Amino acid sequence: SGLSKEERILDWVKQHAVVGDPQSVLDTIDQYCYQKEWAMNVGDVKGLIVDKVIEEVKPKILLELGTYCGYSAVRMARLLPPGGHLFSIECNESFAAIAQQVIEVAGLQDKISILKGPSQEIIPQLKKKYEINTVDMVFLDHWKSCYVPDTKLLEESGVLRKGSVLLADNVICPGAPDFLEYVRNSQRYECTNYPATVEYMHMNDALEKAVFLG
Ligand SMILES: O=C(NC/C=C/[C@H]1OC[C@H](O)[C@@H]1O)c1cc([N+](=O)[O-])cc(O)c1O
Ligand SMILES: [Mg+2]
Repeated sequence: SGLSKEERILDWVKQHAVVGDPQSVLDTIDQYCYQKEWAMNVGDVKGLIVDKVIEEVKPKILLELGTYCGYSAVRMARLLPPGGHLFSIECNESFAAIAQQVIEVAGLQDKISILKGPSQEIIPQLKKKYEINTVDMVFLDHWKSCYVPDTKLLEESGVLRKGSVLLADNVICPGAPDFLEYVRNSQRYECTNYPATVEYMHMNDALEKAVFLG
């Protein structure tokens, strides 16, 4: 009974963020998660690394696996060039509804499309149903056991091109050891590790960047 944690985060954003100001939405969520309740947003510390990678890669077409409350969608879409677009896949209906509202407070609804459904069903539809040719960058932040099967699906679906960048959250905590083994042992990826900490905590975590070589 009562509101979910994600609904409490959305209410906090509606009460404290500046409408149309993506940075204030990020700061508001981070403030809530530091002061009130922990939640699995990529957060401000790892978020700065995400920002840096986005600024290096300058992606026009971005794919995210795991929207959750929309924090990383807002974080990444705020840096997209005009004409850039983020497609974010989310299987949980209530999370998707909350994320849509967070994205609207940020004023980024024209730059972000939430694709509702399981990633293993949506990825094979990206080309035909969503008219995506190839993606410039993928942010993996959904169930950690799905990172490897979904990476293989992205390869098989032909949405990766030479130079497409995979950026994966949580490769240390909770951990994605099979993903690290897969991309690091593959001749088809050039990998870089970015040590960091778990959002809103002092435990170690890291992001892994894996550039697809075609
Ligand atoms: O399980 C985690 N993420 C799973 C994300 C799942 C999202 O994708 C689909 C699901 O509906 C949810 O929206 C996680 C867990 C921790 N953690 O410290 O436990 C930290 C993180 O950054 C995480 O992304
Ligand atoms: Mg994460």
